[in-house]
Amino acid sequence: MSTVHIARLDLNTYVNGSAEERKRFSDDIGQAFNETGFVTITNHGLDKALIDNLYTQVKALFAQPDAVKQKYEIPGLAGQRGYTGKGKETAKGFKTPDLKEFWQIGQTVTDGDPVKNDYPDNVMVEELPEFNTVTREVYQKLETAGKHLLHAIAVYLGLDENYFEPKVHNGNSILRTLHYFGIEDPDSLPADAVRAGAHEDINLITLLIGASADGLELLTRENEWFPVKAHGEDVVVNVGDMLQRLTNGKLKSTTHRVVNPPREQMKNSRYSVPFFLHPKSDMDLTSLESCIDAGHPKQFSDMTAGEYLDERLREIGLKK
Ligand SMILES: O=C(O)CCC(=O)C(=O)O
Ligand SMILES: [Fe+2]
Repeated sequence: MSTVHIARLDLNTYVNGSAEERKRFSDDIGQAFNETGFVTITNHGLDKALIDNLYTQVKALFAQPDAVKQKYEIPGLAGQRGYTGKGKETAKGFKTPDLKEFWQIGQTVTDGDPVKNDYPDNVMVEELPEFNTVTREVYQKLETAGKHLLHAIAVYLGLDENYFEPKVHNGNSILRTLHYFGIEDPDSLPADAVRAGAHEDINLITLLIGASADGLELLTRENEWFPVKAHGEDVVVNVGDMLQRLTNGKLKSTTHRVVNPPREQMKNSRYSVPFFLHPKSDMDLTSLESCIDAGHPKQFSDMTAGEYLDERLREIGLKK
């Protein structure tokens, strides 16, 4: 089996570091995104108490009766806010839905930007006021960490450090709290049912707060599955399809999945919290000229982020 080295980077060396440390961080994240598409990050600005509180609230949300959760499954929102029930999302190219339910939180626009009218309001959980406040705080902290990472990536790409800034300000990012529910009788499942089928993320970058259990795997260039393990409170960061399109494949949106645990552990739940960092929908994803040459011909059609998101939400069954 091939092994993959997933770089572990200290975000503080970029945010507060010397010019030399900042340059090294940019080079390291760029190289990792060019090779594996994944890194893990320490000193990302979320402390253990906040992460523990987040998971307490996430567990409490999914422990609510189905009738309570279903109140928050709002038609017409394509799962982009509030609850999405079991059996609703199917990875692109699969027939059997993933073994999960989730809740999504979107952007809060506070500066009167007209983009506010493009976003549905967040859905508040009446039964769990602290769920609403902790997820909002985590959203903001992961958005800040993600913006620092995009600065470093812009520098690696030879762009102005602030290249992504206007595109992601009030962007369409989503915090997804996920519950892979326990299954008492694994024999009752379709043979190909998995927690999350192999997929690539749609957005620019994803920041994933360490899950409550193993299961995340990435597909290597040799076409083998390799487990992604995060230490303690590390955040796993990966490239999504929008950044891959913009960079004409220089930064890799690596296929990943969440496998089922061994049979005797199937009755145990798994929780995880990815933050999908999206730009505003008018961002042009046309590949950068600097990433196109004779050895790297243009691979993707020109699209805006909004057009691309719409296409992908239809492919995974969330938008009709
Ligand atoms: O649950 C995880 O560890 C990863 C989830 C994931 O890849 C996704 O929701 O896109
Ligand atoms: Fe993913």
